[in-house]
Amino acid sequence: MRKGLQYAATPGIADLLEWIKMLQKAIHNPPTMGITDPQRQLDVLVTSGSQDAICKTMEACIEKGQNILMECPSYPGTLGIVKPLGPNIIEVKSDKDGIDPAHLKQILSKWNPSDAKDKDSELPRLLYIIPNGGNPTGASLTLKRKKEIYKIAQTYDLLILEDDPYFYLQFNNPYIPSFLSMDEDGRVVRFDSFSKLLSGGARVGFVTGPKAVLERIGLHMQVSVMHASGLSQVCIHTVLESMGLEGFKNHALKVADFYRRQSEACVAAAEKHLTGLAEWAAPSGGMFLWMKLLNIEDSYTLITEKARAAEVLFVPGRVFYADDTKATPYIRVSYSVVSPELMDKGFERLARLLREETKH
Ligand SMILES: Cc1ncc(COP(=O)(O)O)c(CNc2cc3ccccc3n(O)c2=O)c1O
Repeated sequence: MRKGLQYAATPGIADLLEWIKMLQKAIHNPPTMGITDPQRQLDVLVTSGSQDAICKTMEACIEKGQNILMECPSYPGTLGIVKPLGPNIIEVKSDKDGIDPAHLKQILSKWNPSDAKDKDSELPRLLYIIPNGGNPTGASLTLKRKKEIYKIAQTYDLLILEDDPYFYLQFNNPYIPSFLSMDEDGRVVRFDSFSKLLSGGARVGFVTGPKAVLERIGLHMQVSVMHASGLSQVCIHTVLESMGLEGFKNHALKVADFYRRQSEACVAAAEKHLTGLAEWAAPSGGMFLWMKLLNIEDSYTLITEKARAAEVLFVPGRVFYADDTKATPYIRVSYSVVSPELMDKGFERLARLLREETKH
């Protein structure tokens, strides 16, 4: 408590930082841990949730008018950070296997790889990806695609922002290796979170990446939050210390198993009530199902007015795109805290609304 109640160093409380570095080594074994070049050497910062790490990274790296590459559809919490900074967001298509390397290559073919050396070039510098259990898609990027994307990032000298709060919520084992685990160049900035495994309210996340980038984020923190909550850090560290690495890994597997069972119940309820009225791909991780409503042009009013009045909540698909005025028939379903019985009720209500809407 003495440590937790006193001001702490910006990067985080030493005990927790040490535990996190041990975890990153054990799980990802990043090549950058061995790099001696101070600019590229791996560093870690504890942040107020990974949300704050993403926010400070975008503030440090994005200039108005600059082209940036973002997985699409994407997490509204990141779109909400990025859009006010005024970049030109280039949306990279994704499917049930994550972001599409072919589309990424096609977008970048507009430039020459040599443009990466020209600081005035409009070549995008950042690629933002949610590799596992995507929000909103529930999709996980295959290893084959990850390797292809890392090579493209090397060719065009991109910084990969690996936003991965659902890494431990992958339903399949072994885990698909992270971009950090293949980062021989020091071009991956990885955002992790304790929200999905231990506590969202503690607001403890961490960013792992090359010193050159993390130093800037650290300076932002010094003049904004100074450091993540000392009390939260001490609580999280105490739990991690009591679990130990093996205990943490077993706990993560149990949490993933819970969400896998939730996703299976969600898909079963969808099949029962929405077959013929909607389409979806079973999630491979995380806590979301991305659903396309059939014979519907735009889900927005149906979801924000009629479904809400029928007391069933979804998120309309519009908010997951850079242009949130564009019509889309998609909705995001969250199954994390809903019982199978309530999933059944919720989809039954949605099915009734869809039949009324499409006169089925
Ligand atoms: C891809 C991706 N990256 C970063 C974060 C932030 O996590 P942090 O470590 O806790 O800061 C998230 C959290 N996502 C959400 C959180 C949430 C909290 C209350 C209510 C609703 C929420 N919905 O809907 C969300 O999607 C995320 O999905």
